[in-house]
Amino acid sequence: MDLTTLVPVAILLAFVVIQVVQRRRTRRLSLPPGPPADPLIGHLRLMPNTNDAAEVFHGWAQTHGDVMSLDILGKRLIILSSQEAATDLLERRGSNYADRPSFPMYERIGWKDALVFLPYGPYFKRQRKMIQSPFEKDKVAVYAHIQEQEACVMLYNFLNEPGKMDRHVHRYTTAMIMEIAYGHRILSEDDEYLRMAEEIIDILSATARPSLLDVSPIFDKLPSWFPGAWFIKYIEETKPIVRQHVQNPISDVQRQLAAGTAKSSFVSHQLEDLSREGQLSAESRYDLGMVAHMIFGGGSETSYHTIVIFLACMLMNPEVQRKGQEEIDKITEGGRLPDFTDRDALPYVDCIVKETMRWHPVFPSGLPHRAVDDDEYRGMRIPKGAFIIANARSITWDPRHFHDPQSFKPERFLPKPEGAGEIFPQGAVFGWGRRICPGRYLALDMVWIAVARILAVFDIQETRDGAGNIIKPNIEFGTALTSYPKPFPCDLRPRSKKAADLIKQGYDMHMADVDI
Ligand code: HEM
Repeated sequence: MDLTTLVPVAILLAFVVIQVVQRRRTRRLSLPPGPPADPLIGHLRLMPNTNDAAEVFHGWAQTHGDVMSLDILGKRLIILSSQEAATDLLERRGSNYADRPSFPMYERIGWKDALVFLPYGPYFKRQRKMIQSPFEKDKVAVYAHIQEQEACVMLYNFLNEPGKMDRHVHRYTTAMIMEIAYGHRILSEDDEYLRMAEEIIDILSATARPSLLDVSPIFDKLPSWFPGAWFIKYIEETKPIVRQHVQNPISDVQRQLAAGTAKSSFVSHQLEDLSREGQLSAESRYDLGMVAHMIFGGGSETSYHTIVIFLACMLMNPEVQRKGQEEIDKITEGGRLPDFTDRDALPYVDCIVKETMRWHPVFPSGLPHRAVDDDEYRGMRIPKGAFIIANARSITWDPRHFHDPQSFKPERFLPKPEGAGEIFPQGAVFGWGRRICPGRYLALDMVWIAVARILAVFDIQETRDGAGNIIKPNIEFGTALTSYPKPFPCDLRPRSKKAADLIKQGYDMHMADVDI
């Protein structure tokens, strides 16, 4: 063997030896600490339900530290409870933690190829590239007019039907996402796309409940009459619905493109690109369907719940509401609605958005990642295949980074000396490393315009009973895939006659181009 062959072979051998030694060493290390476990079933008995998980993990972290480990019937969960640990692993060593665990129920009803559930690999990268580019920071401004328009519709709906606050916010985020993704404008309450969004919410909340499939995939062979096998029938019934929701909007846009009536949208652009490059096939059309469905799946519920959390926060913190309104009034003088061009002049409103997201992240325990390979961290072993949970609740309540963390204080994000100069916990809100939310800039815009416009024209107040007594709202949270406030009484009252006129004018202006 001559020198030119020997050197690369030696390097390769050395690399293999180092890997083997490292792996053996890592295997000898102990796992991160955790609460005492039962034999065989590990921490199964201790596991909190999805509603309480983030807070229970946060409590455990006070005793066991910011890197904990749990064993659920042989599955290893690593809970990261600090910004530092989450950044070290999920960002600095991102390639080892970009994988996802499997979600058996979601996969079986038809979301196996949905980006958010995909394992890390070439197929993931292909889908991720498709969604990432159109929603980059400097590109999302093209959606501003859709957001301003739909915000006007939401304000108008609040004015006309104040008792249906929740529904109007849901319609706002759904309408916006459907127009951005498919160019479809929602104009009526019985719109097919709105119905589709409602069906997806029902599916998400039904499938959030644990099933035997979480224990082992072999249970999907059970007969549907078997006790506890409710999911067999549910999967069978739900699969065709999910398939339709993925495929039908793509067919609609294809038909519109052929007829020359398609509106500019994520899907219309992608279909045109694929056709131009000769890449339009059943496979690429399927992938596009999945990615577009993820814009809806990722963007609608999350933003909807964030805006409802904002309303709850305003109800509980009237002085913050007043400060936000004062800042807006100084810019608009009450004579117009704020728009995106005002954003730089409204730093406190920006902080209200950030504080809403920090105070109650819609994924309080994040979305799990999975370790691709064995790893060593602070002298502890992170085993290959472990589920990695960055507990957003602990990170956003960390008193080392946020003073008085459980209070709602937007000024914490203002630079010193006006504020505390604290840093927005982007990871806890939008995720980490290679799986970070690709829609985060759009999300911040969608929530910002809603917040700015609601504050400009409405007072968010407690309701009163028949005798005129204030009804103190009790804000409770529920969790499906995302966490949301359960319905609470809230009175949205126009701040003045002028404010009500602005709402009507905004609505008329945005409906002027609609052919009915
Ligand atoms: C307030 C609104 C939003 C919040 C709080 C939010 C938060 C998150 C979080 C925490 C993740 C998981 C990241 C991780 O695994 O580390 C995620 C993933 C994702 N989000 Fe968002 N998101 C929002 C809006 C949006 C929007 C508007 C879109 C649409 C463009 C979107 C699309 C997605 C997708 C496709 C994923 C999966 C990414 C992957 O697995 O690689 N999200 N989001």
